[in-house]
Amino acid sequence: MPTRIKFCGFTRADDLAQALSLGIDAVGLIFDPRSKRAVTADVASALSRQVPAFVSRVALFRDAPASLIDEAIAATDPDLLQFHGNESAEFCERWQRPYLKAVPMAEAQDLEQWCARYPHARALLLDSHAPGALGGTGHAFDWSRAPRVLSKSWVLAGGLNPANVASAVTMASPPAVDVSSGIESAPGIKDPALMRAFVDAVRRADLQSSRP
Ligand SMILES: O=C(O)c1ccccc1NCC(=O)[C@H](O)[C@H](O)COP(=O)(O)O
Repeated sequence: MPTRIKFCGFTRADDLAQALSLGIDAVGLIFDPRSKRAVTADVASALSRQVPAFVSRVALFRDAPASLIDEAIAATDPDLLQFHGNESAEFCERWQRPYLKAVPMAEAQDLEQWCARYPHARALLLDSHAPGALGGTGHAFDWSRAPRVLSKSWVLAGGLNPANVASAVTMASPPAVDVSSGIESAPGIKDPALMRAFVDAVRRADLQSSRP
């Protein structure tokens, strides 16, 4: 099965169009006002309308108030929510939508315990941030700590880029990868050449490890 690809942190329509032309599987829009990649509901609504059916639209929050989540859902009707903070399972489930729960891999984690804590999470997103910190760090964590077996699907994130993502795929065999900084020329400004190179590197790694 091919490695699924999520590009996160779009702020511009042309960047999103370039990304969609590459056949990625998911796009992330960030509603955390502390992020340099944050979008308003209006911008998110316009970007979201660009995304065709069968590409997942992910609305990303970090310890956001329920009102912001309500506003983002009304504006974009996302396919997935992504909770990147200390949100409880009860909070994540409040909107009765599929969601991803980020796990801060800057510290050692018992990933099966996370699966038990968030039983309805669609997947865990293993990211390199520290607990309570922002994502989108551009730094990787030790991929040897990725799970060989896990009772939920999972996404590998944190510091991926065209130069290292093939090694990450080969070493960790993630069901999916997620990237923000590694395909940018500046925060929120995606680079067409880096986006293409990232997708090409994942596809080559899949072919080499017979995951076409
Ligand atoms: O990307 C951000 O600015 C961000 C801010 C606050 C919370 C989460 C954020 N990003 C979450 C993501 O899903 C990123 O794609 C992930 O952290 C990987 O980022 P990067 O290391 O830059 O590839």
